[in-house]
Amino acid sequence: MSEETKKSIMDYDTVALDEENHALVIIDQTQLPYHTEILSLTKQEDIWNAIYLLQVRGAPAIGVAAAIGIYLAAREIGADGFDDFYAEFQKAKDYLDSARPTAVNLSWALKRMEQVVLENKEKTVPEIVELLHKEAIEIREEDIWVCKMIGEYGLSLVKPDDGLLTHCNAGQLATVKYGTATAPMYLGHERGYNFRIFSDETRPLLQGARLTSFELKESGLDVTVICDNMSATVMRNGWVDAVFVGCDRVAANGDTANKIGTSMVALAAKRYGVPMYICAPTSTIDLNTLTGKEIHIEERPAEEVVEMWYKKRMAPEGVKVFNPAFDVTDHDLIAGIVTEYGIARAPYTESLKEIFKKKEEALKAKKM
Ligand SMILES: CSC[C@@H](O)[C@@H](O)C(=O)COP(=O)(O)O
Repeated sequence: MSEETKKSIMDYDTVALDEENHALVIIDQTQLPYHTEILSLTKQEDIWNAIYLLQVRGAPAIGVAAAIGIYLAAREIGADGFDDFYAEFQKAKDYLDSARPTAVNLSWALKRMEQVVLENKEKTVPEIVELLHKEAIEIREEDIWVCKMIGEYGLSLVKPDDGLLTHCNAGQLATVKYGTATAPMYLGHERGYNFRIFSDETRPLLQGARLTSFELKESGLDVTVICDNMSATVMRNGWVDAVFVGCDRVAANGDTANKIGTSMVALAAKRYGVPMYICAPTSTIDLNTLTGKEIHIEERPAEEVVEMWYKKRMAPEGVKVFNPAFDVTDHDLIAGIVTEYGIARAPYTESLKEIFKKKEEALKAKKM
C-alpha cells in the first residue's frame, strides 16, 4: 500500500525492515493517538532507545525489533573471520538485550538469532549475515501466524454478544498484526460478533487509553475506556464475560508478568467469577523461569508517575515514587493460557510442557 493510500493506523506496519535503506521502521507509539510518526532507525543506539522509551513496545513487537536490530548490527560488523564476527555480534546482542528486562521476547529473539550464527560457523561472514536476514524476516512473519492462531483459540472461549475487558495494549501495536489479547476481538468482529470491550486506561503510560482504545475504535469495534480503578465496578455490574490480557513473561508454573495493574484485574475477576485468559505466544513462555518470583520486574523513572500527562507536576517535589512497569498474576487466578498451539489449563507446569511438545512436533513435521 502506498503512503498516500494509508488512512488508518491499522494500515501501517508496527515494526518492519526497510530493505532498501537497511533500517528498522516503527510507528512511534509515544506520539499516538495524535500523530502517526514513522521512525526509520539505523543506529544501534537509536534502536536501543526506541525500545527503552517505548516507541516500539509490547513483548512480541520488541522481539521483532530486536531481531531486525541485531541483523542490522551484524551487517555493519565487517569482520573477516568467524571469531571476530561472533565477538562483535555478542557485544551488539548484549547491548540490545539490556534495553528492557521483563519481556522475555527480547532475549528470546536475540538468542534465536545467535543460534543462527552458532549453527553456521563454517560459513563466510556475508553468508551468515544473509541467514540472519532470513531469520529476522521469519521471526516477523511467524508473529502474524501466531497472533491469528491465538485469535482462533481465544474466540472459542467467548460468545458473540460478550462483554470483554483488557488491560494495557496487547493489540496490533504490540505485535506485527492482530495483537494477542485483541486477536479474538478482531477475529470476532470480522465474523459479525458484537463484543462490548472495556479498555483499562493503564496508568502510568496509558497504553490502554492511548493505544488499545485507538486501534479498536479505528477498526470499528465497540470500545469503552475506563480508569484502572473501575474494572471491578464493570465486572460487578455483570458487564464483563471474559478478560483477555497479554503477557511479558509466563513462568513454568503459569505465574504471569504483564503490565502493572493486571494482577488487580485478575483478583477482581476471580471475585466476580469472570474467567481471565492470558494470551501468550510460546515466545513469551519461559520454562526456565520456574515461578513469578524469579521474574525481573522493570522499574521506570518517577516522572512517568508524577509529571507525564500533567501540565504541572502533580505530587510534591521530593516525594518517594515507586514505579514498577509490570506485576505478576498468580497462576491460580488464571482460567487459561491461550497460545498458538492451543489453550493450556491448570496445572500449568504440565500443560505448558504439553504446548511445547506440540510446537516441537509441528516444527519437525514442517521440516520433513
Ligand atoms: C502482546 S503485548 C503483551 C505485553 O507486552 C503487554 O500487555 C504489556 O504489558 C506491554 O507493556 P509495555 O511496557 O507497554 O511494553
